[in-house]
Amino acid sequence: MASARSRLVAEVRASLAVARGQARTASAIAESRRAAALDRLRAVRDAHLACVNGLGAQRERARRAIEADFGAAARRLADELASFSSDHTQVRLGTVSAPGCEVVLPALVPLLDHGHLWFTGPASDVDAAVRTVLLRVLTAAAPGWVRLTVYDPERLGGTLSGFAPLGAASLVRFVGPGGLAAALDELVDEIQRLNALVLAAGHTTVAALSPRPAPWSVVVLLGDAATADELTPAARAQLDRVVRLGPPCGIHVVGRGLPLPSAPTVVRVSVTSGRAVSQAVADLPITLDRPPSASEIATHCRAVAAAATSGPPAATFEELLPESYWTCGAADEVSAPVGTSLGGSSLVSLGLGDDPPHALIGGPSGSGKTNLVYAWLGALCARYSPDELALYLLDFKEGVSFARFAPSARDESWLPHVRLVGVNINNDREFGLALLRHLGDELRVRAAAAKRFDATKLAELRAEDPDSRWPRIVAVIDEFQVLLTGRDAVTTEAVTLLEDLARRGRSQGIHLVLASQDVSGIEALWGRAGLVAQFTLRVALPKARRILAETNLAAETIPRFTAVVNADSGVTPANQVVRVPDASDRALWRTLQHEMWAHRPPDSPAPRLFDGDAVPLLPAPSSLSSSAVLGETIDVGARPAVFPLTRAPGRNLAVLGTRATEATAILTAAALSLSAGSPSFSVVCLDEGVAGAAATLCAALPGGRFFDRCTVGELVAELSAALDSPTDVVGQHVVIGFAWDARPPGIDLKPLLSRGAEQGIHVLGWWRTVARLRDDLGGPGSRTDPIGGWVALDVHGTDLSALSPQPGGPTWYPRERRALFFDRSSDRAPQVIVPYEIPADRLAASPTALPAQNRGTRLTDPANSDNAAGGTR
Ligand SMILES: Nc1ncnc2c1ncn2[C@@H]1O[C@H](COP(=O)(O)OP(=O)(O)OP(=O)(O)O)[C@@H](O)[C@H]1O
Repeated sequence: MASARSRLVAEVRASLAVARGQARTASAIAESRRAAALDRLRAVRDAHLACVNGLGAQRERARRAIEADFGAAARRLADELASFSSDHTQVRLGTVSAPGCEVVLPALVPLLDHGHLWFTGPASDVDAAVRTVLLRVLTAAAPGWVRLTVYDPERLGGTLSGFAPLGAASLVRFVGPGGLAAALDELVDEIQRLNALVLAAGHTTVAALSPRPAPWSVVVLLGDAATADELTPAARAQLDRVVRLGPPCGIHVVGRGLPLPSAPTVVRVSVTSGRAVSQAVADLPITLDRPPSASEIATHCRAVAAAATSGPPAATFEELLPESYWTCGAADEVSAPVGTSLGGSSLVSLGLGDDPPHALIGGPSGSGKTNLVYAWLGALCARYSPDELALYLLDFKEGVSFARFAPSARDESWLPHVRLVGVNINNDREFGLALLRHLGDELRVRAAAAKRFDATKLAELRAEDPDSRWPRIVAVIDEFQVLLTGRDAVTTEAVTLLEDLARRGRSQGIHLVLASQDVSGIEALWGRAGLVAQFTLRVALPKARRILAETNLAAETIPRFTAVVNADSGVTPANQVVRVPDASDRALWRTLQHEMWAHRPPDSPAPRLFDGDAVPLLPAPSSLSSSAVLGETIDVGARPAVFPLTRAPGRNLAVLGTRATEATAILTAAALSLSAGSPSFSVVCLDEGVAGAAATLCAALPGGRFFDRCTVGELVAELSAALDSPTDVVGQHVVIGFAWDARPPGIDLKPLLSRGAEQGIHVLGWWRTVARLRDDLGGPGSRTDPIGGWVALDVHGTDLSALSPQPGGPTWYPRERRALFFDRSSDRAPQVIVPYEIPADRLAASPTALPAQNRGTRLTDPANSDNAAGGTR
C-alpha cells in the first residue's frame, strides 16, 4: 500500500516535474517573444521618431522656400506697381496692404486713356484726394501734355488755386458758375474732332496715333447738390457723351457732387478721413497718400508751365527789326520775322509772294492775332520802304487797333507804308467792299501794265518798268467774316472780289491777309474751296479752329503767345511753332513810326482814315458847282456823293424819313455846296422843329428867301406860274423844302416836280414818309420819275420799291448816321453814304442873304438873276 502510495507520489511528482519543466519552457519562450516584441517596438518607435524628425525638417525647408517665394513675388509685384505708378495711365491714390503681408502696395487706379475718377465722401476729404490725383497726373505726363478744366462754382476755383500757375502755359482753365454747359459743349466738339481724326487713321483711340495729336484733357467737376441744378437736361446729355466717349480721346472727368452717369469707364472711390475704398483695388482698405500742400502744388505747377514753354528767351520786338531800315527789295516777295522758334532761338519769318500769296490768321479772342499782325507789320515796314510795300488795314471789330498808323489829333505822324486804315467799321461792311473794289481796280491796272510789258508776274513787271512804282500791296482785314455775314449784295460782291483777288493777286503782287477769331468766319470761306486754297500761308494762334488742315491739331497744344506758322496750307509736316514777342507796346511803336515817318518820301500822302464812329465834315467848296453834295460815300477815296442839277426832267431830290437832324444835314450840305455856283434859293420850312436850322441855312445862302406855312402857297404859285412862261425864269433856282408833307392842303407840288427841272427850278425836299411823297406825285400807281434822286434815312428797303430799280426795293436796314442814296440817272444800285456834319463857319450869314422874314424878290425878276439882294415884293 505504501509502495503504491509511493509510486503514486512518485508518479505525481514526476508529472509535476514534467509540468513544471514544460511551464518553465513555455515561460522562457514567452519571455523571449516579449523581448523580441519589445525590441521591435523600440525599433518602430525609433523609426517613427526619425521619420517625424525628417518630415519636420522637410516641412521647415518647404515653409522657408514658400515664404521666400512669397516675399520675392510680393516685392516683384510692388516693383511692378511702382513702375505702373510712374506710367501716366495709372494714378496712385495711396497704399494697400494685405493681412499677413509685410509689403505695402501702391493703390493704383486707371485714369488717362482709360476712364474717369469719381469720388464720394466729405467734400474736404475728396478735394484733398483730387489734388493728389491731379498733381500725380501732371507729374507723370510730359510738361504741357495735360490740360485742366476746373469747374468749381462754390469756391470759384479756390479749391484748386494751387494749380493756377499752369495758366502761364494755358494749361488750366477755370469755368465760372453758369459756364458748365458751354464747357461741356466744347468738350463734346473736341471729342467729335478727335474721333474723326482717329477714325480717319483707322484707329479707335488717340493713344494709337503717333505723334499724339492732342494733350490729355482732365475736366475737374467740383459740384454739390446745389450746383447740380446747373446741369440742364442738355448739359446732362453732353456730360453723358463726355463720360461715354471721352476716354478714347484722352478726355477724362475727375470730381464729385454731380450726378455722373454710370459707365464701365467710371472708377468710383469712396473717401473718408484719409482712408478710401474702391472696387478698382479689390475693395481693400486704401490708406490715402498725404495730400500735397498748396505751396507744393504751386511750385510744381510753375515748373510744369515753365517746362512747357521752355527754350532760350524769345526775341523781343526790337530784335525783329533789322539794323538798317528799308534795305530789302520786294520784287519776289515780302518777308519778315514774327518771332523765334519754340525751343530754339532762330527767327521764324512769314513771307508773301508767288507762293504763298495770301495768309489766313486765326485764333480766339485774346489769343494774340493783333499782336502778331503788329509784330509782322513792324518787321516788314522796317525792311521794305514805302516804294516796296503798301499797306491797307481794315479792322471789323469794335476797336481802333490800326488807328495808331494814321495821323491823329495827338500825333501827326503816320506809318508811311499805310495807304488806308479802316476802324470801327463793324457796321459798315460797305467799307470792306470799297477796299476790295479798290484793290480790284489796282489789280486791273497792274494786269494791263503787265500785258503791255509782256510780264507774267510782279518781279518781271518791275524789271521791265523800273521807272514806275509797283510796291507789293498787303491788305490786312481783321475779323473779315463780318464782311461775309448776311445774304445780300454786299456779301455776294465781296466774295466775287475776294475770289478774283485771291486768284489773280498772286502774280500782280496784291496779297490778302485775313484774320478771324470766329470759326464761322473761316467756315464762310471753307465752303469756297477754290478761294481758301489760295491762302496757303496759315497762322494759328493757340486754340485756333479750322485754320490748319483738318487733321492738324497743333494749335491745340501750343502755349500762350506762340503761334503755329504753316506755309503749306496747314498740313502737319509744315508746322513751325513760333514764340511771338509783345509787339503791342505803344511807346515802342511810336518811336518806330516817327523814325520811318521822318524818312518818308517827300510825296508820301497821309493814309486815308475811315472811322465808322466819326462824322465827316462837309468839305470846303472846291469849285463852282452845279451838283448838290449830300454826304460822304463809303469808299477808299472818301468822295462826296453828289447829285448834279442838270436841266433834265426829274432832277429833283427827295430826302425820306423822320430823322430830322440827318435830313437837315443833308439838305444843308446840298444847299451850301450848290451855293458855290450861282443859283438862287428859296428855303421852305414847314416843321417848327427844324425852323432854326432852316432859317440859319437861308441866312447863309446868297439871296436866300425864307417861306413858312403861311407863305409857302405863294411860292409854289409863283414858281408854277413861272413854268408856264419859261422865258421868265432866269438862271437856276433851287427850292430847299423842309417837311413838305406838312404843308397846308391845296398846295399842289406836282407841276413843279414834273416840269420844273428842265426849266432850271429844282426841288430838294424832305418828306417824312415815302407815302406822302407818293401822294404829292399823284398817289399810288403814279410815275415816280419826277424824283431823279433820293436819300433814304429810317425808311425800310421795301418802302422804296417804287423808287428803286430792284423789284421789292433795295436791301436796306436803317442805321444811325447812314443814308441810302440813289441817283436814277447814273446809279445801277443805291449806295450808302454818311451825312456830313456842317462846320459852323459854313453857316455864317451870307453878306448877300435876305432877312429871314423877307420873302421878297421875284424869281423871275431879271434884276435878281445874279442873286443880288432885292427889294421886297
Ligand atoms: N506775344 C505776346 N506777348 C505778350 N503779350 C501779348 C502777346 N500777344 C498778345 N499779347 C497781349 O494779349 C492781349 C490780347 O492780344 P491781342 O489783342 O493781340 O489778341 P487778339 O487775338 O487780337 O484778340 P481780339 O480778337 O479780341 O482782338 C493784348 O493785351 C496783348 O498785348
